[in-house]
Amino acid sequence: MLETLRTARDSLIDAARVSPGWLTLCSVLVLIQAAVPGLQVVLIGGLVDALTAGRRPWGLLIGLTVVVGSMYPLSQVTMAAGQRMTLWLKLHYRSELAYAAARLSPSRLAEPATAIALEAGQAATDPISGVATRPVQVLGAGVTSVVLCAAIWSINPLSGLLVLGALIPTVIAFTAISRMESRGWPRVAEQERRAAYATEQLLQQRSGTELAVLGSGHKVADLVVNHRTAASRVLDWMIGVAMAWELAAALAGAVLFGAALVALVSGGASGGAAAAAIAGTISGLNAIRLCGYAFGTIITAAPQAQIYREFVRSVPARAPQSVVPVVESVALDNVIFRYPGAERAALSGASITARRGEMIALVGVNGAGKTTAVSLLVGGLNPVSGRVLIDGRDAAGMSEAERLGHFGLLVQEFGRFEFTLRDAVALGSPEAVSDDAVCKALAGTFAADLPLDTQLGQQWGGTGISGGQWQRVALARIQLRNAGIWILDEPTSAIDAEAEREIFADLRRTKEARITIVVSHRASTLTEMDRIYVIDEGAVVQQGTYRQLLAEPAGRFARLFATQQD
Ligand SMILES: Nc1ncnc2c1ncn2[C@@H]1O[C@H](COP(=O)(O)OP(=O)(O)OP(=O)(O)O)[C@@H](O)[C@H]1O
Repeated sequence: MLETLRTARDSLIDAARVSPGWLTLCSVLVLIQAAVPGLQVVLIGGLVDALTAGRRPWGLLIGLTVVVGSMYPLSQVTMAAGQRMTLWLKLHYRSELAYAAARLSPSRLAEPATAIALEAGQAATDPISGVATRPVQVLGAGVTSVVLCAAIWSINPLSGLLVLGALIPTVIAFTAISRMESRGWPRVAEQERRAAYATEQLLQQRSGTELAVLGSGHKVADLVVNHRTAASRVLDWMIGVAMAWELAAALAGAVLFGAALVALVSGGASGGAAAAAIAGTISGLNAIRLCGYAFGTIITAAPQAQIYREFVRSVPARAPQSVVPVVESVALDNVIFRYPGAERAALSGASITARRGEMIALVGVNGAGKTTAVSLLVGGLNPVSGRVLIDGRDAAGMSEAERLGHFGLLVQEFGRFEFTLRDAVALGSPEAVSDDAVCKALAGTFAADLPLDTQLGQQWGGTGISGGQWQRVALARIQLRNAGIWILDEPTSAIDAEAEREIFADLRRTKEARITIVVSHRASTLTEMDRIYVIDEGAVVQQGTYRQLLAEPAGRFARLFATQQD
């Protein structure tokens, strides 16, 4: 209950900040309409009694016409005002979530819980945008009940109380429905999430093509259908339960309504008063039903609103990053790291050093610990023991923004940002960049002569580019960023031999300005490294130049690269 009230309060506060005009209009109109059933009772009662007495009550007739005639337009305008408020709130929540996601740190992004929370937050923006109109409706229905009760009370007090009592079954039913829904929706959402993931594999070009070539897409389609069927079963059950509650509430409401009529008739009300009470009760019951629904909607949205708000609040404000262009040294100093739940350490006492002007390489078989070493350097992971030193300073003492500002990082799964060429490259810097800087970063690449407004990605009607060309765009981002330490994880894995030679020649030519750390499996990229660290099962087992390492025929490096050397 507390959570429901908190959700109602927070939503009203958000609406008052984001859309004060529509909130005010909506509230005023709801309150005006709330008085309508009570007014009807008074006007109809007076009208019928006057007619019975042989008078012509023009004033009452005009009043009733105004009240009845304004009902529909008023409800339409209220609905439109509510929709417009919801629209702007939705934009507010979506923007807030996008900026919160943009502030997430690499370490937070690496946690599996973050992706789930982000998706849940995204799914919550729709329902919570619609919550703000609900407390207003509940208030309106409360006013309707009180005014109606007072109007009928003046005719027959017991009848007035019974009409007010008609509120109770509806509220109970919708509260029960909402509770049931708050248990059912997470089960539906989980199945929908899995179905959406499997559907994506069918629709995305890379995975879809692989499945088409393998002829096994139908297996993934089976998974989609299984998850959607499971979700539909839960939904079907929810609809059944909701229907049972609604029927029970309608029945109880009808009984109370009938009892109110009996009380009116047996209380000796005049024909006019009885007619007025009946007309008022009929239109009032609808408003009361809406109250139950509005209340139920807040209860249903409350858990989602809580997830959304907790997530947004959990992402701290981030200091703007400023890129550090000159770094003299970076090192892993006797670092040990173990992934949670892993049996052995992914890095066990690794020491790696690189100084300005040096190009070093990390090599090793799959799973040796290279990516872990890179994540430890940039702060995506924190060592169990040992230190990461940047210019001799323990990086643990730096803020995340300060630490990241030292690095330009090209990971294996780099982003293929299907924006304009200008935007895709300019993402390398946290600050605004000039077109000249973008062009300079693209010099000598396939994109050097393309207009910067070129849209990348065929799905947007733009230019489709190859895997190697995407890698060139990603490298251009690192170049534009111009940080003091470049970490390039397989930077030329998708690039042909000639382009690879060009890229490494370029890296060598410009290496004096920075520290370059390359992760590579290719012997051809290692020949001119200043130092190669050979990592095996989390330990640095050898280090030296290409020639020095090959000169140790029994060493790990010689065994690793013997075939490529041949
Ligand atoms: N998120 C994780 N949770 C648990 N263990 C992990 C995780 N990531 C990597 N590992 C394990 O840590 C070890 C080192 O992995 P790492 O990714 O650093 O290897 P790598 O040398 O970069 O391999 P590759 O050449 O395949 O990229 C491996 O045994 C791997 O299974």
